[in-house]
Formats: sequence, C-alpha cells, structure tokens
Amino acid sequence: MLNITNLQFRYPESGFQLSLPSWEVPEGGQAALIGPSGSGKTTLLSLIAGILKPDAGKIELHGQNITQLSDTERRNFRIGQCGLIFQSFELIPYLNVFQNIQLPYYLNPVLERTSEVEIRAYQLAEQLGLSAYLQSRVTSLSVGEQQRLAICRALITQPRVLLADEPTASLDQANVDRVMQVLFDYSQSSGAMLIMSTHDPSLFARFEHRLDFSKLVSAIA
Ligand SMILES: Nc1ncnc2c1ncn2[C@@H]1O[C@H](COP(=O)(O)OP(=O)(O)OP(=O)(O)O)[C@@H](O)[C@H]1O
Repeated sequence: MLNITNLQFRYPESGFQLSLPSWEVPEGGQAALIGPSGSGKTTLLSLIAGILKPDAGKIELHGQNITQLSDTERRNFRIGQCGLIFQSFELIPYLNVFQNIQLPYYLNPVLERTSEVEIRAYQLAEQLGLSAYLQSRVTSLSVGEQQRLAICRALITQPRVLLADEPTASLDQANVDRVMQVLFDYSQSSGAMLIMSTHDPSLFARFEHRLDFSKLVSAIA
C-alpha cells in the first residue's frame, strides 16, 4: 500500500512547490496521474521512487516510511522494489537491445543475473514486439521502440511497484493498447502496484485510482 500524508516538496532552483495533503493506493492497485504540463506529476513519481526527498510529510510504501531512509537505503529500496519508466529512457547506446533490457542486472551488484533473467528478457521482448531487434543497437530504434524497451527494462526485475511517466507518450494506438495490456497484466498477475502519469483522459478514466493535478494547489513560490 502507498500512503502519502502532508507531503511538501519545493525545488529551490525554480521555486516550484508541490503539496499533497493525502493520497492512498492499495496493495496491487492501479493508479493514474493527470494534469497540465508542469503541474508536478513527474515530481511526485520521483518522490515515490525516493529519487527526490520531500521537505515535509510522509510517503509510506509497503509499511516503510521511505522519507526516513538514508540516501543509500532509498537507493537499495528503489533497486529492490521499483520499476521505473521515465520520459528520458536512459538507454545505453553501446549496448544492444537484449543487454539494455537486462541493464539493472549489469548496474546493480545486488541483483543476480541468472538464466531466468535471460528467459524473462526474451519473453518481455516478445510481449512488447521487440524480438526482431534483440541484437540491434538502441540508436537504430524508433522513439516508440525505445519506449517499449524502457518498459521491458522496468519489468525485468519483477518490481512490486511500477512507476511510469507517460509510458505511452510516443506510441501509436496499437502500441498504446499493447503497452497498457502488458502493464495491467503485469500488475494483476504479480500483485504489483502500478502508478502512471498520462495526458490522455480516456486512459486516465480506465484507472480505479486517480489523482488530478489540476485540482491540487501547486505553485511557484
Ligand atoms: N530539477 C528541477 N529543478 C527545478 N525545477 C524543476 C525541476 N524539475 C522540474 N521542475 C519544475 O517543476 C514543475 C513540475 O515539473 P514536473 O516535471 O513534475 O511536471 P509534469 O506535470 O510531470 O509535466 P509534464 O506533463 O510536462 O511532464 C515544473 O514547473 C518544472 O519546471
């Protein structure tokens, strides 16, 4: 379960301030964030992932108040529990698609790359229509293909929480449907929580748990 209370965060550089009095997503729940550009959706996802630290308030995930963890503890929590799909896909250009899918296992010594990981990488590539590109350099992929690769990479560690920032932004309708199917199926079959931002009201409406940033008091202060 995710439980946020009295959350306050401000970027000193820009003065943008996010305030969220309370928000809850149950264990295994699927939640969507919507709101105008610059309203704080990415910021909230980064706070939940423990990339940013709030100035005040509590973010409790699976019973643990992540705001009280040290930087190292937050990083280990993120590696162990979160799958992140952010707008900058952060793919490694000199590695091929197959290696990029398994990137968390190359980067984090705490994760062990077993033969099961490779099998999962093949399966995810198949589900997301990337099987033909496994040996390709990521620089030869279209933006939509890179986005689907970033989704494979987020799922490869079988995270308990999947945080996705506009994961369908660069995709045509057929691929939006394919990606949403994969994300919902993963969440439902594994019991993982899914939290994603979108600009698409029809996608937003498909979620049981919703947070509309146009109704939050966020401001430049
Ligand atoms: N690293 C940063 N330093 C200072 N200000 C930032 C930083 N990142 C974002 N901001 C500001 O915080 C506000 C919220 O940004 P954020 O990216 O969370 O919005 P968003 O709702 O995700 O937007 P979009 O829909 O365009 O992705 C914006 O005004 C942005 O300029």
